[in-house]
Amino acid sequence: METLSTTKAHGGTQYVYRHDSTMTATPMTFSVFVPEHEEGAKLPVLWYLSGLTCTHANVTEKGEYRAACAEHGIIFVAPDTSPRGDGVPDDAEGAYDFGLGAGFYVNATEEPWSANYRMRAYIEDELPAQIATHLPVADLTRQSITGHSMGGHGALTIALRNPDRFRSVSAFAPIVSPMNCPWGEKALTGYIGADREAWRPYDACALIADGSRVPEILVDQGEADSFLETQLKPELLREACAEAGIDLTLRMQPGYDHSYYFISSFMAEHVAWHAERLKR
Ligand SMILES: N[C@@H](CCC(=O)N[C@@H](CS)C(=O)NCC(=O)O)C(=O)O
Repeated sequence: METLSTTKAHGGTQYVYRHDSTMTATPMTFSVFVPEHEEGAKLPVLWYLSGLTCTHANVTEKGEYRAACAEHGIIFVAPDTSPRGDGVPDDAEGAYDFGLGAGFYVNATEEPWSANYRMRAYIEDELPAQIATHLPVADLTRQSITGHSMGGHGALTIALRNPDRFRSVSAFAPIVSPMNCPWGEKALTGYIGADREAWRPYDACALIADGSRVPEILVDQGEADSFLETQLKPELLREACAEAGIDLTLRMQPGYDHSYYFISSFMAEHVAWHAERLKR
């Protein structure tokens, strides 16, 4: 693992690392904030999955998580959203919602995507193993996960598929049902193929309908988000959780849009919410 930068912040250290991923067959860059801690201490880990067009850098620069993570003693890990680099295929028209910056946290099965677009395996298996090896300060017995938009979809589906691994899951303006919105239908058709049954492990509402369970979910959603009605549809998650008896706290936030101004406004509350559950 190569250290690209080390920067002191809020008493701790903001790192950016790069490593060669076997899952994506590309170099992958990610950021990690490690709060100030005593030598030999082990700190819990909060994963943050980003949305369309993002790299690790968007939340690292605009997410405003460091003060809260320093206060609560939580490591914050922000991976990239897709493989990148020479030979990695992209959307034919270079669209922002498929290909580079739009991995959708799936293991693609369709050509030509299946060679590199394996973000599910990367996030679920490879990156945690890398962190366990190279960052002994990370206590991987205490993990929580959150994310924004496409990354909110990633956080919800990864938590629902791995309920024993995560103490808690939250999301900012998540795509709650990719099977029922244009972004998701384009991505799942492209990466997984036309058989909609094969999409179900990549849809939080379908996972819940099929029996996956987490005890509770926290979601913040801006009411002035331009993607609210067409792509995000939080009411579908509300219905799925009500049906399943999952304790969903869905906070509709008047006036907020889809941007990092919205995310950063509620970031400290999400970190505190996860901290409470990580310390139980
Ligand atoms: N670029 C797209 C929108 C993409 C978008 O809003 N991406 C969100 C995640 S879904 C984001 O975080 N963008 C990067 C940023 O705001 O820093 C558009 O023009 O409609």
